[in-house]
Amino acid sequence: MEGVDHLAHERNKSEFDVDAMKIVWAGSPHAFDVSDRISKLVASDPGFRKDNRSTLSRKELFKNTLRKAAYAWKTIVDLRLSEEEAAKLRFYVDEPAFTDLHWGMFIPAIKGQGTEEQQQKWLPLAYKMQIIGCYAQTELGHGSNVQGLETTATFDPQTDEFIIHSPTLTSSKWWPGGLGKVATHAIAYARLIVGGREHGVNGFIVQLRSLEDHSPLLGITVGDIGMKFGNGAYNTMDNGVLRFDHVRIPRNQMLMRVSQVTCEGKYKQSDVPRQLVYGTMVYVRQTIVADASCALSRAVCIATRYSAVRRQFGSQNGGPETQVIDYKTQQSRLFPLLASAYAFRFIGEWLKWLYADVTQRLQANDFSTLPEAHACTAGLKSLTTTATADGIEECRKLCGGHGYLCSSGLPELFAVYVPACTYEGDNTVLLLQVARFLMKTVSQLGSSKKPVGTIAYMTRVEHLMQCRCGVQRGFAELSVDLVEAAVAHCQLIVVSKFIEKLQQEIPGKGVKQQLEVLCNIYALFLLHKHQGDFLSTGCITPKHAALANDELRSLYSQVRPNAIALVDAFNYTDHYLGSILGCYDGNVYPKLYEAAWKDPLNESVVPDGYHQYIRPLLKQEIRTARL
Ligand SMILES: CCCCCCCCCCCCCCCCCCCCC/C=C/C(=O)SCCNC(=O)CCNC(=O)[C@H](O)C(C)(C)COP(=O)(O)OP(=O)(O)OC[C@H]1O[C@@H](n2cnc3c(N)ncnc32)[C@H](O)[C@@H]1OP(=O)(O)O
Ligand SMILES: Cc1cc2nc3c(=O)[nH]c(=O)nc-3n(C[C@H](O)[C@H](O)[C@H](O)COP(=O)(O)OP(=O)(O)OC[C@H]3O[C@@H](n4cnc5c(N)ncnc54)[C@H](O)[C@@H]3O)c2cc1C
Repeated sequence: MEGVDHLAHERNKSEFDVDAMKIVWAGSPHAFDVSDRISKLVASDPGFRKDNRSTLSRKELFKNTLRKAAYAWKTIVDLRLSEEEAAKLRFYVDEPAFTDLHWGMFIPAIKGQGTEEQQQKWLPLAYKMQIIGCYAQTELGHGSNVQGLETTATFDPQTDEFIIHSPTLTSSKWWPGGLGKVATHAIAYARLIVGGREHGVNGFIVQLRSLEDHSPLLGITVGDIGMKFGNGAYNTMDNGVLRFDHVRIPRNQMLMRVSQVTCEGKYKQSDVPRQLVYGTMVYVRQTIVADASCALSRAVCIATRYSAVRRQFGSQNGGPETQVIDYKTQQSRLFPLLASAYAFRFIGEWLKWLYADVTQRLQANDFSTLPEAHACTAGLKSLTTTATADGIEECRKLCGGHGYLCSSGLPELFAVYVPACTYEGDNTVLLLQVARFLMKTVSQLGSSKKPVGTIAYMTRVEHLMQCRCGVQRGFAELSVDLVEAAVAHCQLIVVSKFIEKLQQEIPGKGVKQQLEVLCNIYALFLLHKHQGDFLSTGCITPKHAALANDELRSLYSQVRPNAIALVDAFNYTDHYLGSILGCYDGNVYPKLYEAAWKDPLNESVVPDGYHQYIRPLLKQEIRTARL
């Protein structure tokens, strides 16, 4: 029945203060207040409804996204929301849109790679959304290999301009979000050519469309690249294709914090690492780690609540069947994902600190932690997105057949989330960057340069020094093993930062104890999953492995009575979850049944096409094959 909490019996089992855990999950009382307030604002505003997305055509879907983005922006302006509140609004609006790339990449690129003068000119226009930007780096022929990009930017000293050109089909910009139909400007990455000499890939601000009638400017060919994975999903985003035909831009539209070109045509490289040109990607990678905990926690919330509602088998003397959450197999699949959601939350908090710290150091021209920041953002982006994409799919399977319904919210969540394993850097390519960083560290063992920070533990691998000459053997030849080592390195960071989190003051009855259980589940599940490696390297004995497995089972039993409360702590509204299986009151079956009849296919009892195709079949009016 409506209004009845079908999960009340589960909530009454909780052994900790859920409200205190909500604060831990949000990060602070202030962050919880903002998040709670904005999530309810979005959930209560029909302008942000999203339950009809799967029934819209691509053009209807996209127009609806434009409407929502404009409505969100109006809400932000009318309510005078802060940037923190606006970011939360965008999060709870929960729809990939051009604004993500405008705010998440175009503006950060100007802030990170533009000079003070360029920032003063372009940022006010961007903040007021008087221009809409995108980040145009990837091309049809190159994405991972940035140094392989083919778009050219040739300096013309006669006119003090750059000529931006797409020399080949494969140099067409391909994938940039917001580019296809909306962006008026792009940060376009191109090979800088001055006086016939190449100077690597740099960023250029290029206007694409008229600010009067939105038509593409002279020399610009631009459009959408077409439908993507899933029906609704990421098709709310206009990922685009863009070609330049000798487009001229003023010299001062090359982002010049890293490199400069003077009006005399002299190329200068600042005394900052060239890799700062990649800075925007590093920024987004650290936001993606925080996003991973959000996406995974959402799927886990749905699967946990439904696992407590669903009963199957085990009825004794006509009594109720067994809740599937009580099956050890269900717990062994679900609870490590619950632990991962919390682990990724805390590693996301730490990575945000690391990124802020490296940014502050860069302002003082201290580049000492840039390599570690690159390795951590690349590796943790790879690890958390792979685990989250796999975890969302596992949550769908944990919900049985009903997990495959759009009304479960899981298919759409998966379809929207999975490109995170590719964008902002293919996950394997990024792990190879971590492997390169680890190998460079090994090569420096024994020198005066001592490993610190997240690689400090490597001083304890002195034995690698003896075989150092061995590890010089082809990096490519060893890349599969090196990628595994990179994952292990990142997992060590995740576990270490979870443990560090538990050493902080954590208020609330039973809260720290619950987090300790989740931390131990995360670590022991890894040990169980990779026990072959631990055993073959002599890190543990078979007895240790058996003890670990026993402890893991015990920990699952400790989590069981608190599972619903642990997902309640995410404080997600039913609107944001978008899932009948995950609804707060657990009143699943009536809602599933009601939702079915709302499908457009049920608008008529007799389906379109019956008279044309089915009736002739049934009436044998079509000659039947000899069966
Ligand atoms: C609704 C309305 C609301 C409106 C209001 C809202 C208000 C606020 C809202 C805020 C919203 C924010 C939302 C944010 C959401 C964002 C969503 C994002 C969606 C996804 C979009 C996707 C974008 C993209 O995909 S962009 C393109 C990404 N592409 C890549 O990642 C390419 C990957 N490849 C590379 O990075 C390079 O090619 C690389 C590193 C693989 C190789 O580079 P290389 O130049 O060849 O270098 P290499 O020789 O390997 O190494 C040399 C040297 O350099 C070091 N190195 C490499 N990279 C870096 C780096 N990045 N930083 C530092 N150092 C680096 C490397 O380690 C080597 O060092 P040494 O070994 O010491 O020599
Ligand atoms: C939804 C979505 C949104 C995007 N938004 C943007 C955007 O806004 N702006 C933008 O510029 N780009 C964007 N991209 C593009 C994205 O950044 C690239 O697709 C991504 O960087 C991967 O590059 P690629 O497509 O060239 O993959 P490839 O590198 O071609 O990968 C193909 C395969 O080759 C493997 N591989 C490649 N190099 C190596 C190597 N050295 N060693 C071993 N294996 C290797 C990869 O692991 C992968 O398995 C977006 C992509 C998607 C899917």
